[in-house]
Amino acid sequence: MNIRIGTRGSKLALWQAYYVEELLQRGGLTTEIVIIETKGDKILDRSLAKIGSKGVFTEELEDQLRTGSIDIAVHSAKDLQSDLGADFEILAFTEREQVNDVLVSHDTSLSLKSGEPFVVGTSSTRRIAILKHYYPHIRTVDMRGNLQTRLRKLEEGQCDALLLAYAGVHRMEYDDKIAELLSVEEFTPAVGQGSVAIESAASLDGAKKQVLQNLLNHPATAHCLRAERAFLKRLQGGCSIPVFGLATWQQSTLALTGGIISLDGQEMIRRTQEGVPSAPEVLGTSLAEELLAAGADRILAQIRTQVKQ
Ligand SMILES: NCc1[nH]cc(CCC(=O)O)c1CC(=O)O
Repeated sequence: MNIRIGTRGSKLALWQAYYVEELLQRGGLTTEIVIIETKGDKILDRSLAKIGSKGVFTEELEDQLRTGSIDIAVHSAKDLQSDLGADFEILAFTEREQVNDVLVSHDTSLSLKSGEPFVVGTSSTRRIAILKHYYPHIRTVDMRGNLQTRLRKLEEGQCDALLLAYAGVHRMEYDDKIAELLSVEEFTPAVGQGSVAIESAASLDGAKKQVLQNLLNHPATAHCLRAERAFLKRLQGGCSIPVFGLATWQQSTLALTGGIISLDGQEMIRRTQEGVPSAPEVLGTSLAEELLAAGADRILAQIRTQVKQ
């Protein structure tokens, strides 16, 4: 069986595609990698919040899934919107990497906790708002582009440090630049952070789907991500909304912590619920309902007037 793997062309995307390719080849399949450029790769001078439309990193990949010119598309799970159309499905989530955010700098003695002011490059509304909430002495500057571009900007002195997902930093082998590992209690990650999602067209051959699932899906990760994604979907939080969510699966209990923070960092609502692994979507939706009842609807409405989605 030959599998055509569609991916973006950034180094991190290619790492993910090679990782998937290796899992498939170990299972006896042959593979081809097809590099596809997306809007998110082309437009680098505007923040994601301003580019606006959902699926900036996924649309072109889905076009090729639809026509059948690729069998699967490989995405960072956190970049894959929570409401896929009926034409597409997620076949698998690969085993999750450590989920934390990290502070990255040439000066690894830098620390948010030290109280010393410095400039952090990030364009994530979640990271900016959480910084404002816990570390108001830190100034942020907008920092788009792939990891290599951001590191170059760091090198050029446009900021003192970057705030990034450990997963990407580790995969790109920049571990020696990690100044601080940030706790998930403060920097609760974006939904899906650290896992790779495998998307296919709903119409892909059933036997092929089954083989791909067997080789790629990590059940514990998949349960967690399904809970997180149901949570995000209920809140309708696109990638420019500072919603965060992290599920863990321990001793057959699925626990989901999620929340929302206003853009200025002033208001934060965070809750935890536990559920059964057999019904992750129920847990995700239930947590979202609890948040909405606690005032998340008002914070969301306020954010939607501030960022163009
Ligand atoms: N939004 C960009 C993006 N998508 C996935 C990762 C990192 C790896 C991952 O979480 O899978 C990153 C960079 C970052 O947030 O630091």
